[in-house]
Amino acid sequence: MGVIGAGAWGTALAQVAAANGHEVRLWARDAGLVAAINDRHENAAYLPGIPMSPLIRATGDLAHVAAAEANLIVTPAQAMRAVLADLPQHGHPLILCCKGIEAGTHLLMSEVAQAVHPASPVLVLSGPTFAAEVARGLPTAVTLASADAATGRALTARIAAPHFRPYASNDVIGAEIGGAVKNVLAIACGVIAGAGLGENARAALIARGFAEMTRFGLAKGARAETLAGLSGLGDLVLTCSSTASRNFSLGMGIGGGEQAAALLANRRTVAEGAHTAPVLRDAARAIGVEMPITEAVCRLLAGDAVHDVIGALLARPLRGE
Ligand SMILES: NC(=O)C1=CN([C@@H]2O[C@H](COP(=O)(O)OP(=O)(O)OC[C@H]3O[C@@H](n4cnc5c(N)ncnc54)[C@H](O)[C@@H]3O)[C@@H](O)[C@H]2O)C=CC1
Ligand SMILES: O=C(CO)COP(=O)(O)O
Repeated sequence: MGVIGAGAWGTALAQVAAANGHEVRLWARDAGLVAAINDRHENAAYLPGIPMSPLIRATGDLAHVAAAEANLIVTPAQAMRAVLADLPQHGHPLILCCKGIEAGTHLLMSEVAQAVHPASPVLVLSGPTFAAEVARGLPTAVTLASADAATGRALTARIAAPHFRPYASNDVIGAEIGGAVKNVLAIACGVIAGAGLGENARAALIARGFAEMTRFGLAKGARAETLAGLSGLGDLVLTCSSTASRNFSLGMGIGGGEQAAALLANRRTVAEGAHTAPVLRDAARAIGVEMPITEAVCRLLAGDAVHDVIGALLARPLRGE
């Protein structure tokens, strides 16, 4: 198995893939990180304090991962196209684990991957999975979506570990839309927490956010039950409930009165919702889907005052649920 991207989530997934005794190749862009992982069996930059399996070998050469039976793709979403373009064509499955929508094209990650590697089956792995918990061996479950049932079954069996339980699905679009949209909603929930607006407001936002995710997902061809499953509602609840989420934490900072631009400039790790929000807003407008919470997050990211944005959201015309 190969893993492309050695941030927190790529490193945690390499641990999962090594859990049943197989060798794993982990590609990182940064040569210093490759050497550090191979020397110390720890990714001190992105997942400090967690010993990595000796079955994991880091590499800086994409040709070394291309031959693997399958590759987990775990780069930031906006970097995925460029990295896949450098990956030699091999026809083996690509399992997409990044959560986002491509800026400029509005393409989902599966559409980008299929365009760059037309001979590879493209799957999506998504669900409630804070990397540090998964890497420490704490239990969770994910959706593994594949258009081809046989490929999905084989990879579900390959990835499953006692603490990591993949559920097979054939709804690739549904699985990826849940993960992309929940990051934007998590920023909004963080703003509610940071501004001290209370637990009722947070729960209301999760429910109305889920309605928003469902409207967009259905319009894009997702199935409602996928959106209500691990990769949609499951991940939404996780990410909207914890400061362990980078998106939620970003929102908390904004809600507490800090400027989004300053918060983003000071981060080393990715807060995907900040990149996804304007793309999602434009993609939704283009197909006539109303997404008021996403619109509000975009205003907050652009620097509008929290009080004004929340006020405008609450002043929307009353309507049926
Ligand atoms: N951390 C988590 O708990 C989870 C993250 N994800 C998703 O996985 C994806 C990756 O997230 P993390 O591993 O957490 O990110 P991270 O912030 O921990 O690390 C990002 C990694 O990508 C590399 N990188 C940055 N720009 C790049 C570029 N232009 N080309 C190639 N590599 C580049 C960095 O060097 C670093 O190794 C995101 O889409 C995220 O939403 C999904 C589930 C859980
Ligand atoms: O996707 C995640 C958990 O499933 C991680 O969320 P954050 O990117 O907000 O930390």
